[in-house]
Amino acid sequence: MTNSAPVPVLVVTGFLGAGKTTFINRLLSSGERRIAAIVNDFGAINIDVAMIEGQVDTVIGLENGCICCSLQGDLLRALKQVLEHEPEAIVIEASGVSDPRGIVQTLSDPVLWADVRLDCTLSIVDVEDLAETPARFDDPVWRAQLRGSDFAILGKAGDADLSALMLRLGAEFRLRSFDARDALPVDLLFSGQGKAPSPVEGAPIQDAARFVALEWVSGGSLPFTGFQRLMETLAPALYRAKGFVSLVERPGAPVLFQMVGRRATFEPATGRDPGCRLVLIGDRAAFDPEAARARLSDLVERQEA
Ligand SMILES: Nc1nc2c(ncn2[C@@H]2O[C@H](COP(=O)(O)OP(=O)(O)OP(=O)(O)O)[C@@H](O)[C@H]2O)c(=O)[nH]1
Repeated sequence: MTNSAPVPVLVVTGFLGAGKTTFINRLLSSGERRIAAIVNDFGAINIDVAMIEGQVDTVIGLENGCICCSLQGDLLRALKQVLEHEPEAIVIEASGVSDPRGIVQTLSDPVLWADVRLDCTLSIVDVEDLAETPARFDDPVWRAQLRGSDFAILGKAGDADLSALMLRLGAEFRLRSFDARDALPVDLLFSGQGKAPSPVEGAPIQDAARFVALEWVSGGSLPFTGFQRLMETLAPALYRAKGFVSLVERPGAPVLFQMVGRRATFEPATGRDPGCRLVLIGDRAAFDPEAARARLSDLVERQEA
């Protein structure tokens, strides 16, 4: 495509809600380089693009699938598209259910060799989630993300001492870990060394069938307490919920709602259209998306009645 040196690529993985978008926004706001972003949301409503927009000139969203398996062709097209803007670096946010080996496979495609060079794959580890759900250590998707990464960044640590966790990750995955409370190791992320395209060891885990997503869009408004109670009820079956909601109590002032595990936050959102756009991602065995859709719609309709 060009005669210049290949553009370095950083792949950011991490389980649903681990803190990938937050990390990328921090990287982008450091102003280190002109970075283009490619963002993959598992659901059909690309909330992450809205959360990264404004931080960066070029951001492309790939939605409703996973770039490690079903969206590999889309990833190739997105890379070609961002290269037209001549970025100094590209960051790819994988969906929370991606196995990075599938992404590395795509980046090893000979059609890209002259244009992009994979510099680093890292995994964001949610320390709070690990403390609350120790079984996460045995989750095949979580493990595949760490196995396929060069570094781990440990976030949501509060005031926890991370030395034991760092040792464990080092022993199990031969990974170096960084504490997200410290300065970003930008030089390591874009080391400039790149990696020779090489065959990926083992087939990527394609476990997307384990997860089910509800995308709910409504032009109406939700009552705060009723919505909060509903989310508390659904939380045990959900891995992640996020989106923009319009609340009856705050007309004309859209709110960004986020939930990881049982921890939910509401914060003011600027410049969004009125109404609600929500994504709920749950375990197929426990979460009934159509029942949740009916209950959300019912909350809105009761306000309108
Ligand atoms: N306290 C704390 N909260 C964090 C940190 N990083 C992220 N969060 C919160 O965790 C929630 C999820 O963060 P995101 O950055 O959207 O996570 P993500 O991995 O991009 O989520 P998905 O793309 O949905 O998988 C948000 O409410 C963030 O504000 C952190 O280091 N500390």
